[in-house]
Parts: sequence; C-alpha cells; structure tokens
Amino acid sequence: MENERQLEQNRVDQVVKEIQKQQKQTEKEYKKAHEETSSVEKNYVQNAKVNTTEVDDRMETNAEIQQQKQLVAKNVQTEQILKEQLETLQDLEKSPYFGRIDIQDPGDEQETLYIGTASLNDDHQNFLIYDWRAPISSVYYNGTLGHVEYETPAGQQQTDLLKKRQFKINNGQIKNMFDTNETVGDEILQDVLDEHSDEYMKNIVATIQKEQNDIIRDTKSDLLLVQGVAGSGKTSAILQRIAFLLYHSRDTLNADQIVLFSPNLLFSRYISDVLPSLGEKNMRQVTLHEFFSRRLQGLNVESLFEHYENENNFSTEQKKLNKYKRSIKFMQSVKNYANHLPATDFHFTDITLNGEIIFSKEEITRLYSSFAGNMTLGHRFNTLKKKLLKKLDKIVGKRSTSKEIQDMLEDLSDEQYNEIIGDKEDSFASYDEEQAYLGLQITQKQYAVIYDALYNDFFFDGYEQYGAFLKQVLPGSFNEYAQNLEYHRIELDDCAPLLYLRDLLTDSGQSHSIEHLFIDEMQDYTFAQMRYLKHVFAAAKLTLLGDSEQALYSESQRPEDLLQGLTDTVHAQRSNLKLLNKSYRSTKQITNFMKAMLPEGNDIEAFNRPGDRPVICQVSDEKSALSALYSHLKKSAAKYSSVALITKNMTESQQLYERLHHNLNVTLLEEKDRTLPEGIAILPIYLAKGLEFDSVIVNNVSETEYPKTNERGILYTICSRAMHELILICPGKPSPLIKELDPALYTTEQTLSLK
Ligand SMILES: Nc1ncnc2c1ncn2[C@@H]1O[C@H](COP(=O)(O)OP(=O)(O)OP(=O)(O)O)[C@@H](O)[C@H]1O
Repeated sequence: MENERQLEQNRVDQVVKEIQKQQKQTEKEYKKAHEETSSVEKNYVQNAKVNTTEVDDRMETNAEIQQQKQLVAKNVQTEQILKEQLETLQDLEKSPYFGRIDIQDPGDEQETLYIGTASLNDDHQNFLIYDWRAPISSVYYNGTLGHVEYETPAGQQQTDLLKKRQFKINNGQIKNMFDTNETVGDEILQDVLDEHSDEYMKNIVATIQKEQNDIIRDTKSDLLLVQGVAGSGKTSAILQRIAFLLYHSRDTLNADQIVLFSPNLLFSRYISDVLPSLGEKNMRQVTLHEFFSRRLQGLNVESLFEHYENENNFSTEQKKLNKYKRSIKFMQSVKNYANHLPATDFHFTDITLNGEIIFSKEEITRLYSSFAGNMTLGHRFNTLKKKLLKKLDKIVGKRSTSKEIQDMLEDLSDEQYNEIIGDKEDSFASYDEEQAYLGLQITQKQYAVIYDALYNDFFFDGYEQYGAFLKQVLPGSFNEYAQNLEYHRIELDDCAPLLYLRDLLTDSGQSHSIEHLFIDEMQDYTFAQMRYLKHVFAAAKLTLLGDSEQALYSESQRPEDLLQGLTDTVHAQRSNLKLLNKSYRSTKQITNFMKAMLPEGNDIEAFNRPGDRPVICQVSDEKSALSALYSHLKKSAAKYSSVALITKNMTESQQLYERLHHNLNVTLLEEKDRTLPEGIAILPIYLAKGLEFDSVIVNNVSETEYPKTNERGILYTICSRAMHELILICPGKPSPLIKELDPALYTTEQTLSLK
C-alpha cells in the first residue's frame, strides 16, 4: 500500500499542476474581462453625457447607450463566470478529489475514475476529475464491489465495480487513503465527525451514505417524505439534493426556483455556506412565520412557539376547535364554501379617496352579481377587477378635463411642468394635445392610490370574509378570531385557511415558477398548512423532512400514516418514503442516552464514535443548581468552541441570562437573531432546531420541569443537539423521563467543587 500511496500522490501532484496551469489561464482571462468591462463602462458613462439637444442626436445616443448597456451586462456576466471558475479551481487545488472507482463496462477496458466536488478536464478533454453528481459517480456512493447498475439520462447502465478507494487530501497532500467495500468506509467519516462544530454547516459530499444518496438523487417522486432520527443527515441531504438537482437539470432549473422553509433565522444562516461551497447559488429561504407575515401585512402573526405557550391556557373545547382547524377536512370546507359562495355574500368594501366614495361596496357587489354564474371564481374576480379599472379610467379621463384640473395646469411652475412632461416634450402635434396629456397625468397621479387599491384587491375584505366563513362553519371560534383581529393579531391556526380562502376567491397568491419546495422540520407543520403551501407552489415537487419524535408541539405519527395523509393532502401522484435511522451527530454514548428516552428508540442506530457518557448533575436546590450550571459552563467553554445552554422556553433563557451574564461571557439568542455567537449561547429549544453544538447543557431536568412524559419530544430534541458533550442539571427529584433510563447510560455527579 505504501507504494500505491506514492503512486496516488504522484497523480495528485500531476492533477494539482494541471489545476495551477488552468488557474493561471483563467486569471488572465478574468483580468482581461475585467479590463474590458471597465473600458465599456467608461465609454457608456461618456456616451450618456453626450449633448442631447437635437432630437436625432438624442435617438441615436439612446440606441448607442442601450447597446453599451447590454455589452456591460454581458461582460459582467462573463467576469462572474470566470470568477466562479477561479474559486472552484482554488478549492480543487487544496483537495482535488476524495474518491476513486475502478470499473469495467461489459466488453470494454478497465477504467479508473476520480471523484471530487467539481469536474476537471485537461486540454485533450480527458476527465481528470468527475463531479460527484455525474451519473457514474453514483456508483461510488451506492455500490459494493461487483456488478452495479446506475441511472444515466440515457437509461440504466451496468458496470463491474472492481475497486473503491477513499482519500483525505489536504493542501495537495494525501493524509489518509484506503480501499473499502462499503458505501463510504467509517474511518474517514469518523474523522469528519470528530471535528468541532462550526458557525456554518459543511457539505458532506465526500462521505454521503447510501441511504442519503437515494434521497439526494431521487428525481422521480413528486412527494418525497424523509423521516429521519435526530442527527441522521436530513438537512445535509436536502442541501446536497438541491446541489444535485441544480446540476441534473441545469438547463431548466435555477436556484431561484427552489424554496426552502427553514425552522428559524439562525438555521438559515447556519446552512448558508453549503451550496456556495459546491459552486452553486443558494436557494430561497423563508420561515413559515415570515411567509405568513408577508401575506398578512399589518397583522401580528402568532409564532409556533407563542402558539404552543398560548395553547397551554386553552380550554378543552378551544383545543378541539384548533385541532379541527389544522386538518385537511377544514381546508376542504374552505374550498367548498368558496365554490358555493353567493355573489351577494362577498365581503366587498368601499373604495374611497379623501373621504369621497369612488366605488361603493354595493356597486361592486352589483357588478360582480351581473356576471354569469358559471364562470370560474378566478375568472369572475379578474373580470370584476378589469371592469373596475376601466370604470376608473373613465372617471379619471372625465376629471382630467374638469375646471379644477385646468386651473391647476395654468398654475404649473416650470419645474412642475418639466417633471410631468419628462422626455415627451416634442411629441405633441398641438398645444391642446399637450394640455390634455398634462391633465391626464395630473389626474392619474391623484388617483394612483385607487389604481393601487384595485390592483391589490383592496376592494375585497378577506379578513371579514373569513370571519363570515367561521360564523357559518365553526361558530365556536368566531369570537376569538374577531377579537384578535381587533388587536391586529392572528392565530397561527387561522393563517392557512384564511389565506386559502382569500386566494381561491381572488385568484391570487400562487407562485407557479417554483419547481421544488423543501420543508425541513416538517413535523411542526399541520396538514392545513401543507395543503396551503401546495396550493401556493402548485407546480412544485415536494421534499419534506422531519422526525416525528422531535415534534415539540404535537403528537408523533407513524411514518407510513404520515405519508398516506400527506399524499392525500397534496394530491401526490408519485410519493416516496425514506427512513434514516443512523445518527451521525452525537457520540455513541449521547445517542444511546437520548434514544433510551423514546419508546421506539431501539430503531435508532448510533454511529460508532466514542465519547464520555452524559452527566447528570444532581443538586439539592435551585441555588446549587445555578452554581453547578456556572461551573459546568465555564469548564465546557474552556474546552469547546460552541457551547449551548438550551432551555424549554424563552422566559427561562432570559432568567438564566440575567443570572449568568455578569460573571460569564454568555449571549442570549432571540427570534430575530441570525448569527450564532462565539462561546456560550443561551437559547430556547425552538430556536435551536436544526442546529448543533459541541457541548449542550440542560438547565433543569427535575420532575417540576418535566413532570409528564408527554414532554419527551422536547427533552429528546434538546439532548440531540449535542455532538461531543451533554450535561443535565437536576435540582431535586429527577423527571420521570430521566428516572426510567438505565443508570448505566449516564454518569451521576452528586456534588461539585465550586471555585
Ligand atoms: N454522510 C455524512 N458525512 C459526514 N457528516 C454527516 C453525514 N451525515 C450527517 N452528517 C453530520 O451529522 C450532523 C447532523 O446532520 P444534519 O443536521 O443534516 O441532521 P438532521 O437529521 O437534519 O438533524 P436534526 O433533525 O437533529 O436537526 C451534521 O454535523 C452533519 O454534517
């Protein structure tokens, strides 16, 4: 193997040389493109300054400016492509590839292929490196030695896999290399997982596992549901899947056509480096709260966490009503209501300008009622809108010739005149024509808010309409809704049905250009919300990832039932369920501890990375709990770069921050925060969703904090954020969730030496 290693190092050296050669070449081209852009830009600025008094000159100059503008845009694009190429080459120079496969196609000679994060050809079009997303590369991730099949655009191909070799190459030097028959051998994975957590998530292309690869390369399903245990690589799989899809359909798909719903803003930033590290642009990202807030402007949308806290105070009856609002049945009743709503029951509203009614709701209702009943809802509403706009044009036209406007025209200053006339000064045949034009411009400006109101459907009151719907279908929840509305608030469970109703009646709100919709932490979404998202992104294929055990705010569900429910909810034709049972994030000891908390935890498989057992620090009261917390935080912060004190809710986080921040460098994280601090972070679990930390400290696992076993999901999720160290403080009697664990799974610390 030593000899082999030398041979491989020689090849790495050769490839690096080729990379450096191409780097030099690309740098030259980049510099040239940059100079060209600068010179065209200079030209453009000069042309834009040319004297434009003569009409002919002006037209010519305009055409020239347009041409120059296009030229600048083209050059900027070329420059950008070259810059990206340079960045890719810089990355490849450090680590050109991570895998090698030797294959033999039937009837062909044996071939050796190397696989890396991007492809590289030499001058003779020989592939020195294959992109990890190329069809042949799937053999590396999927196949054990022997006969293998793989998908290509031309259909299924077969080959014989003779050898599979893994490399770890840093700065052009092979650090580790070995042959394996497994998907990707454990040794290199172990190395990667031993590393400390970082501000940003890393790509995993060198160590993708077979079951993850199946998720990444699925191009057939229109609903792909992934149920994976904590730390099994769901988020990683999403991101590599996006990179794969962008490569696979690069002629038809771009990053703007992909939307990812993420659990919180911290998470959005945490994952933001993965796609750029693979040479791709980031997809669009949004949280459900942001998404609803944008569509319900002016209202305070309840967050998932507030919802959970508020619901604790609800009566059983209210809880029952809310449960119904989350169901697909409720969304069906929204649709039914919309489809059968008589024209006279539409909640139109007066459109006024400075107190004067321009269109009264009665007039709008009359107009709407006059259309044929067999028109679709959308067609009917759009016809109404067009008619109102036409009527408005008439009103504006008439008013533009009124005495009031004529008087205004007479009083125009030169400055006002120039502003209104713009570049149209010489385009009128007569003075009267010019005056008519000016009058119309002034009147249109006065009525701009009305045009705006019509374009934005403000003549229809979706909030009142939803209230009327509730009164009819779920009267028990009307008062609560109306009261909230008075205070400009809306409950989370009302958002999806309200928007669905508004969209159906007004034929708006849909985004047909989105091709792929990804939802992470899907266990926190209701069926009603899923239905609405499918309505909005009607053309999108869905990839939903979650772990029902991490459902903080609802009961867990069997994956098969969930798939069936979702398939019906979004009317999927080709749905697919993938399960991930192996957990990579935490040490074996931490994974074994947290899996023991779950009744069905035995299915979880820990990756074999050894570490210390979790520590339960048993103290007698709150005061000693604080001292223990302080002492542990201090020790952990000295050892690890990322330490998190994770609480059940924000109030606890705030209280602990108040008590600790005088003596320790701690940062309290809030909903609006986007960056993780260095050192110790204090945050509630709903903000820690999807994140990971070297060390996690839980402030209170006593029976007062977790009295019931139905809070299993919360404690499990908190513990599963830990990569290397987990410490749980327990003032007084432990929670039943801890008591039922086998003591061999943790170390108990009774007292602490406090310094
Ligand atoms: N194949 C892999 N190679 C290297 N690291 C991996 C692999 N799969 C997962 N990981 C690592 O395991 C950790 C957990 O991955 P990830 O966050 O994607 O899991 P998850 O299933 O989304 O977790 P959770 O649901 O608990 O938030 C990350 O640090 C990730 O880099």
